[in-house]
Amino acid sequence: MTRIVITGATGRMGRTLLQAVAEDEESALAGAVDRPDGEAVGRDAGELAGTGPVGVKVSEDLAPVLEGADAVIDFTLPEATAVYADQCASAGVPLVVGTTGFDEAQQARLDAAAERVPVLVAPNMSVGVNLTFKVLEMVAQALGDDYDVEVIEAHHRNKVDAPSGTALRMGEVVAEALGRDLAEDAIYGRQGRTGVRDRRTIGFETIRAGDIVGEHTVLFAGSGERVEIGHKASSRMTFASGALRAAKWVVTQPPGRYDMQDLLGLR
Ligand SMILES: NC(=O)C1=CN([C@@H]2O[C@H](COP(=O)(O)OP(=O)(O)OC[C@H]3O[C@@H](n4cnc5c(N)ncnc54)[C@H](OP(=O)(O)O)[C@@H]3O)[C@@H](O)[C@H]2O)C=CC1
Ligand SMILES: O=C(O)C1=N[C@H](C(=O)O)C[C@H](O)C1
Repeated sequence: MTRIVITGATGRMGRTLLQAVAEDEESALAGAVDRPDGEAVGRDAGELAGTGPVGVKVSEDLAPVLEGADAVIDFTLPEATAVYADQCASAGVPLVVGTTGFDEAQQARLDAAAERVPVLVAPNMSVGVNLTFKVLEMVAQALGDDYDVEVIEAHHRNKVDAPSGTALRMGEVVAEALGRDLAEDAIYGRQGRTGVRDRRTIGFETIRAGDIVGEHTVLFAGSGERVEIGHKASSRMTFASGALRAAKWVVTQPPGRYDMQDLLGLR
């Protein structure tokens, strides 16, 4: 039995994770954490998730609940994740991070935590997307520089970071396969008199609308043909199931930084 703490418990992913843990016979809820001024603090986490009472109250502080935990699953905001990572490292508790949008300093905090505990960080926990990363590597290598690359992603209106972490990772995979540097070659949206397309660029287009769970397409456009590699998520449960699987796996690993490619054997 893996005892799980969920941070961001009142969020879209937090609630889905509470349901996933309730349905899973191999894990148990050891804690649920929300922001200190959050309305859910003190409420039963199961009632919040609609699974019925589970006897675990939403806490405003991660540190006290770490004592009875095997792993923490975090889907919050980068600034919150960085603090939680410090706390997990101090308490010796493995961490799974689904949060996206980290800057360099926050990435460094995750790296520092990974020196002390196993930390799995993945912008997308679905098996399908992680398989897509592998396929993209093969396609980019085979098509080479003659095909223009564009990454198109669509998400719900409440998403706060763009492009999505998954889209950026897709761009990194393709850039690496083509021997390019995403920091130099990425173009985020286009407007006005842009001039003709620079062949080296990797374009990103973002759609934010309605309740779209998460859709990603990488377009390789050549002369007379197009290859499109895509993934559509229709339920957040695919991310939650992946994160729960990651938590059960990460507790078996030594300290270090991992992602879903490691878990799935896709390196
Ligand atoms: N890797 C993957 O597979 C996936 C990753 N994500 C990523 O997960 C993250 C969360 O997404 P989602 O669940 O939709 O977002 P939500 O906004 O629904 O949930 C975020 C949660 O974090 C809490 N939170 C915000 N700020 C803080 C803080 N400073 N301290 C503690 N808690 C805080 C929020 O509380 P409150 O509501 O009170 O502000 C809320 O409970 C995003 O970065 C998203 O991109 C999402 C889906 C899949
Ligand atoms: O915010 C979301 O919802 C999602 N975020 C992740 C990302 O930024 O890649 C993954 C997923 O597509 C849903």
